[in-house]
Amino acid sequence: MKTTILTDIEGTAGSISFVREVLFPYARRALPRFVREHGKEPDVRRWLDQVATEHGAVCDDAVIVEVLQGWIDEDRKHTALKALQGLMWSEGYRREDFTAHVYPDAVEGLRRWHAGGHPLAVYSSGSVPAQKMFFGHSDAGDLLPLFEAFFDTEVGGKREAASYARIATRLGHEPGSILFLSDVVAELDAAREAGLRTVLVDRLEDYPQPRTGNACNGHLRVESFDAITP
Ligand SMILES: CSCCC(=O)C(=O)COP(=O)(O)O
Ligand SMILES: [Mg+2]
Repeated sequence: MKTTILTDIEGTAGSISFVREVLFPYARRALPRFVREHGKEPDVRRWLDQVATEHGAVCDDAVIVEVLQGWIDEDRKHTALKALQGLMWSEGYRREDFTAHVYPDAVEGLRRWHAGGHPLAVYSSGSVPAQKMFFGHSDAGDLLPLFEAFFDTEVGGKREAASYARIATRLGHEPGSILFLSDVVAELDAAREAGLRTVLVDRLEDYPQPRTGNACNGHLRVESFDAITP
């Protein structure tokens, strides 16, 4: 059985600066208009209502927009925010306002592993539709056909071991046959607790201070996908 590669997106396959300097500001700007134009559609309303309920049952959309913009500024990994961001980004990708940054070594690695018969999957805080738009509209073109499964925080939080156990079950693969790649040690800790193999992707462009010794908490550390052997 070939090792399955499960990859994170931000800081691992693509740069943190693209997410924080392009995607987040785009969604922040688009929010007021998006909620005005689409706020009554059931697929949008359910998320706005969830935010409203969690924020003391606010019923004014303008307040919900402010709450969501605050969450974007704090980089909250909230499932409702991520779902709404994904809907707004899909407009941006379709209108060709931007393409998604994927590191060249990640593009090469993903293509190489796919060609070698390794199943590929994604686990990101970004919603599954946002993940598909990201890889479908990357700087390197459409990378979507490389992947066989996508997981977001609807499967559970990225710092909880149970999420990785669920992913292994849904993939139908033993935890020990899955290699999880991430830039966040707490995520790797949770994956290791569930029995997955782990690699800390420590990109100098994203993390100018290399994480060494205890900071890696025993996870294999690499600076690019070139150094990963599944
Ligand atoms: C799907 S691209 C946008 C990623 C995103 O919104 C995010 O919060 C990144 O989190 P990750 O788990 O990929 O580090
Ligand atoms: Mg990440």
